[in-house]
Amino acid sequence: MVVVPLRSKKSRAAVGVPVIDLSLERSKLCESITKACQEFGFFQVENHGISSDIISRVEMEGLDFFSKPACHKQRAGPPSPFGYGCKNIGFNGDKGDLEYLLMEANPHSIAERSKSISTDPTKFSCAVNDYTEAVRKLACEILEMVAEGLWVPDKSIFSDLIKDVNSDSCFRINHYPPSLNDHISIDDDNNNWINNNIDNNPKPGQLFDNINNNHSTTKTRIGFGEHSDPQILTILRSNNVGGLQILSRDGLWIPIPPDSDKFCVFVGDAFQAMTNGRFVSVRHRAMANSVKPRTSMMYFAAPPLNACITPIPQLVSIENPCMYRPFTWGEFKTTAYSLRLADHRLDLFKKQHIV
Ligand SMILES: C=C1C[C@]23C[C@@]1(O)CC[C@H]2[C@@]12CC[C@H](O)[C@@](C)(C(=O)O1)[C@H]2[C@@H]3C(=O)O
Ligand SMILES: O=C(O)CCC(=O)C(=O)O
Ligand SMILES: [Fe+2]
Repeated sequence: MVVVPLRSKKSRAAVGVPVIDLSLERSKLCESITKACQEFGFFQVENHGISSDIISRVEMEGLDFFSKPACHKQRAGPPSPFGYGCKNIGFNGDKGDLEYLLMEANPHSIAERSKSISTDPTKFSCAVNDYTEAVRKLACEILEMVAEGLWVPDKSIFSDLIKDVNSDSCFRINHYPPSLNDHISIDDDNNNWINNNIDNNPKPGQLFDNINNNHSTTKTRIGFGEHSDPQILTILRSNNVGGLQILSRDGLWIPIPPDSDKFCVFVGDAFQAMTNGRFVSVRHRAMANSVKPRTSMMYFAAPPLNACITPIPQLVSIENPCMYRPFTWGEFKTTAYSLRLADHRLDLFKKQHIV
């Protein structure tokens, strides 16, 4: 495992975000992946084995779609939650400086959805299917190594959930248009300008220096606001344009160096519940302050709607009592979609939570 040192002005401490080389020996991988999930809820992987052809085909399809006139793109929207969306995120008033395509990650729905997205639906759906299938396999390998790293006897306890034909996994392509400092690119409503100079907690309408987490006159625009992903695991790949940041346990935003050859892996809320809080879903956001367009593709690995999410017995003990009540993925998803992006949804499922 290579640790990328990043210096934060506030703490003056080097923060190491793990980069894990998947070509290393398996027992080492199990250990370092599990450690990264515990300490950061996040890591990057290199030498992942997914071919550049599979990646570039879907990337080109995304770029081709986003380059089309708005009236063409709107034929694939509004998101329900699936389809084409622009600036509106979810159903509860969240906004971001981006446009996106969100779809269910199964071949049948991808084929149907492709008809409203592309003039060559077969080419589009083949590209998306090949990519989601490759990334699903990668997610399964990671989940199996995590089970091994946690010394859980059933190595496929997590991966079986996303291998299931009824898995509710989804796929998203985000496109952040370039936005120059001191220039608000779309909808001059100031909704997404932020400032972290007081408490490192972004608030609409304030300014923020996103590199140093401190007072500055540099304007930065939020592309996709702070949140954790509700699913088990997210696999993200971006172009070489920066913007992604993760929130460290000591409350600092850490910029993740963009690298189109690596994947970023995020622990989601459902994984936090299944590991009884041993792993914590990582809060993250994407800034849209680059002069270059940023594109990212996320595979959100989720269980079937009727799957029961409950801490695995191996991680529950007298010292670590069960933190969450059992819930189905469907129940959690309904709750997630009734809330705002930045809400801490999993807290509602804590055992001591009083409604
Ligand atoms: C505001 C929202 C957008 C979101 C659904 C939600 O109500 C809260 C969770 C959001 C999120 C974050 C991760 C993924 O991008 C996403 C697809 C998901 O499953 O949960 C989005 C949802 C969305 O954009 O529809
Ligand atoms: O686009 C990105 O870099 C992050 C987007 C994200 O976190 C999401 O879509 O859930
Ligand atoms: Fe996310």
